[in-house]
Amino acid sequence: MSTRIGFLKGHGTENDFVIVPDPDDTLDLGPAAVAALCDRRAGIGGDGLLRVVRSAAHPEASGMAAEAEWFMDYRNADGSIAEMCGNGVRVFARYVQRAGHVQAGDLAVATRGGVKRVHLAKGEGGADGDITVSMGRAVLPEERATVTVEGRSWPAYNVNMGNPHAVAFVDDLAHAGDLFRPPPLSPEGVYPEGVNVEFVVDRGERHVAMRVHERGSGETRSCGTGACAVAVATARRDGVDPARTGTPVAYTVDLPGGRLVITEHPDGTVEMTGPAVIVAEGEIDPDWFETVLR
Ligand SMILES: N[C@@H](CCC[C@H](N)C(=O)O)C(=O)O
Repeated sequence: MSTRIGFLKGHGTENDFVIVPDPDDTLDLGPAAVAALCDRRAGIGGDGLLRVVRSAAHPEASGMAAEAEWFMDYRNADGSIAEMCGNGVRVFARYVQRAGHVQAGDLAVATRGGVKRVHLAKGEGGADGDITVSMGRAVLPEERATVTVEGRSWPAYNVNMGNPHAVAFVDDLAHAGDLFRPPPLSPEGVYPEGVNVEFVVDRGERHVAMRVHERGSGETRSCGTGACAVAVATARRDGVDPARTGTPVAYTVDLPGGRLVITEHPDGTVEMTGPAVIVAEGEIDPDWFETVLR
């Protein structure tokens, strides 16, 4: 008899995810199955997949179980694994709240990038209320890469938010091209694990807009870790460092799918605030699923 597998669909600033609750870690979702579920024509469709597993049940997360009951097993649309997903963790928290595992208040989520603290504000627990996540510290190695699109090149800040980002300041977001394809970066081999690439323009004081090409997913309408990387790179470009001034600095980051507010604190931690919405719930057809597992 085929097993029934439930799923939900959700998004954060239109970065969309297939959510698969699997509390006891019973599903073996390989790259092909993830890619089939994320396929926008032949599957459910999403920029990525969030499997919801009890930390204690998952070998990669059991060490975090004392701090965080739930583990976000995040995959990109092509089935590859990434360390962290900022929009994903808000959508994950929204699901955990909706499933009744947590009320408004604080929630710790285990991820491959460590435990993330999420705040679900009281009174904002509705379908699209904002959720704040403490994303940890950004790491900015000195080395700069060069990103090239259609014969033009820009220097890029190298920012690690748990996952790697190359942030380039441009005059016009159209420089990314009609379709933001994976842009070549030099020197060769600069990001051996691949990279997410952000193009950024200024919109006003502490206000920027960006487009992103995501490793493993292509151009998406938003990227939470990307927005954090962009805010920190913009602050450094502007000569602003909360660690030196002792004052938090907040940037508004506009993305094609919505707006995120990113605050960097004097201790170096980066906080992201934005919406998270669950839009549908259903069941995967077991016969179809058998075919993608084959
Ligand atoms: N969309 C995500 C980032 C997902 C992971 C990324 N594609 C990678 O491979 O590092 C976000 O909101 O942060």
